Amino acid sequence: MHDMVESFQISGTKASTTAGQTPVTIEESEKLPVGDYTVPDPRMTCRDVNVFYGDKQALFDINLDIGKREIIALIGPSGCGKSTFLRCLNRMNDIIEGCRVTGEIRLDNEDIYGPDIDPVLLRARVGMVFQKPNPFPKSIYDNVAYGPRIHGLVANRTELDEIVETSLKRAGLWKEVKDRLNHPATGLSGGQQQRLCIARAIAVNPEILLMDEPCSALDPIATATIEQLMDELHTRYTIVIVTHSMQQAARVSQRTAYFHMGKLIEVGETSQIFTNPRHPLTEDYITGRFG
Ligand SMILES: Nc1ncnc2c1ncn2[C@@H]1O[C@H](COP(=O)(O)OP(=O)(O)OP(=O)(O)O)[C@@H](O)[C@H]1O
Repeated sequence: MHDMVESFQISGTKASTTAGQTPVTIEESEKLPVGDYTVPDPRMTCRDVNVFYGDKQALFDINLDIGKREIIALIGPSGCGKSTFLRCLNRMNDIIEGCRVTGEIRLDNEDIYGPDIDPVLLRARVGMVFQKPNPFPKSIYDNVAYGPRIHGLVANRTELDEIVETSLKRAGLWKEVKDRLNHPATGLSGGQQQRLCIARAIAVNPEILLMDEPCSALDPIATATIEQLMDELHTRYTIVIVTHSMQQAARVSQRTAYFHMGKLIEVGETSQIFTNPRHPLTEDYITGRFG
């Protein structure tokens, strides 16, 4: 993907993309995405966010608001920077050596890169679910209890039991595991493991859930369960999901943001993005002419 970023000339003239793809015109002044990137009363605001891996710039001037209790899908060709952007939102990029983030990201109007912010506490507020389910090699119970324990959220075992049960219920897993809470989490199916990881993330009461292709390792039935779960969860949490599946983005999200070669090209209501994209690059992608 480095090559793609390098060959993308922001010149106001025809910019070459990778071989075989339609050349497009990008004006130098075109730093803001097409569509309204702001929302009233946002939960998070991202302004002029740039990300570098060493000398290599991976994201360029990203401006985007994340609304309260919305599901926003990040879509775009492989290597366009979706995961990089997602990791900016809970400072997961901090643990990647040589990665540098500039610009401003605020959560409830507080600069998350400010000196007073503890990244560990931030990641409890902005939880993350990864592509591949990654339960700890512990019991089902201990996986969910882990966060509340390390963050000191409970005073006694009864409170912890309650959090474990509530989180597993919200993740739609309680009925399947309530009789084997002390069994190893690794014995669960892939779809169950992913719901366990969601339960683990919500056990610390996050405000936002970041999901990086959460269904790509799952079969269609497990995927449908997770999508249904997202629909239920977003009445309580804000969800930002990276997905390679345009069908999934269309099914689960209210807004969609289209990334291309490190730039946010277009953002809007999901139905508008998929039926009436305004930028030719978005149109090329959703009609299958790109990627
Ligand atoms: N740890 C890293 N070190 C160096 N470069 C990286 C690193 N992670 C990502 N990149 C580069 O940053 C760019 C964006 O990558 P990123 O993984 O964010 O894209 P993506 O849209 O999520 O891709 P995919 O859909 O394939 O997961 C790519 O050029 C990638 O090679």
